Amino acid sequence: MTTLRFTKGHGTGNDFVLLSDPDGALSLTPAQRAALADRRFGIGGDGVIRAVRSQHLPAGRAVLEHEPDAEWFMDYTNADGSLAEMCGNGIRVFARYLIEEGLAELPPGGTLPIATRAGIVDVHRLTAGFAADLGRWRLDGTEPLVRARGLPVARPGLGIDVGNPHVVVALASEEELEALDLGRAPLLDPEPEAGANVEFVVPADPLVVDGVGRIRMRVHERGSGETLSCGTGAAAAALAVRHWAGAGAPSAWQVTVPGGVLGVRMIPTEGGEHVTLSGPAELVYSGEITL
Ligand SMILES: N[C@@H](CCC[C@H](N)C(=O)O)C(=O)O
Repeated sequence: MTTLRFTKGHGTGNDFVLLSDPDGALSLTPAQRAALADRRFGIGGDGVIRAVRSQHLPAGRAVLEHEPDAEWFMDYTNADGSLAEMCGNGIRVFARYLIEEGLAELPPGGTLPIATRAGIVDVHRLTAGFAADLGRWRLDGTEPLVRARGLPVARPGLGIDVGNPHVVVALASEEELEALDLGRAPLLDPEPEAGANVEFVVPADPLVVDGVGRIRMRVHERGSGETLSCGTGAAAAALAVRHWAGAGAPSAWQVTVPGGVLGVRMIPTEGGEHVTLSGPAELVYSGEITL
């Protein structure tokens, strides 16, 4: 039997079980991770995040070759125990956790590079909350048809990669968004081989206020089901709506999700456009669990 110390945290209601494993000594099976995330028989969470020094994982060592300061690796798994490349809400909560555990220093205004399966992610500490540079994004070239319970007809989605895979679907009204039943995974045709997180979005009226675009979103996450928020999903949703809106659309977006509000910005860089995500990160409680 193994006793683990854990901390529970969330970003806009997207909640995580956080574990500290600096030396990479903890080997958790997907079933054990799913048991930790189980809301009835375990602690409960949309994902499990292990803090491990990058040098102890092959994916972490690959990041260290480009960014020797990325001491910490965010080892993220979904609620069903499956691996995911990135988590936009998770990385802010992870930064807060490293700071509170005394594993990293990040004063307001400072930047902490964190290694992930999607590569390096720079996290900036804001006066309240954090902003993460999710790096280059891309249209993945797919436009699958999406069927979901509560949606009368199939709608076209837009495939977007922001380090992990997303399909964004535009809905006509708030009523349509509310009528969705995301208790079952939406069906995608064709189904992406690696699966996808599916975001349903509705523009606010008016769409743009003071130069900031505004949308509402619900999400069904790969490996976790419907969640109150998805940070990478918010970024993908803002990118999709800007794409559909065409020239002149804003590069700053406010995305309202059931668990709160997230900020998304598109920032031109020499190497191509980056997308950043900002929002809160809270630690709620800590405890011990025996597996
Ligand atoms: N909730 C996360 C995304 C977590 C991973 C996702 N379910 C996947 O499998 O890609 C976020 O805030 O980005």
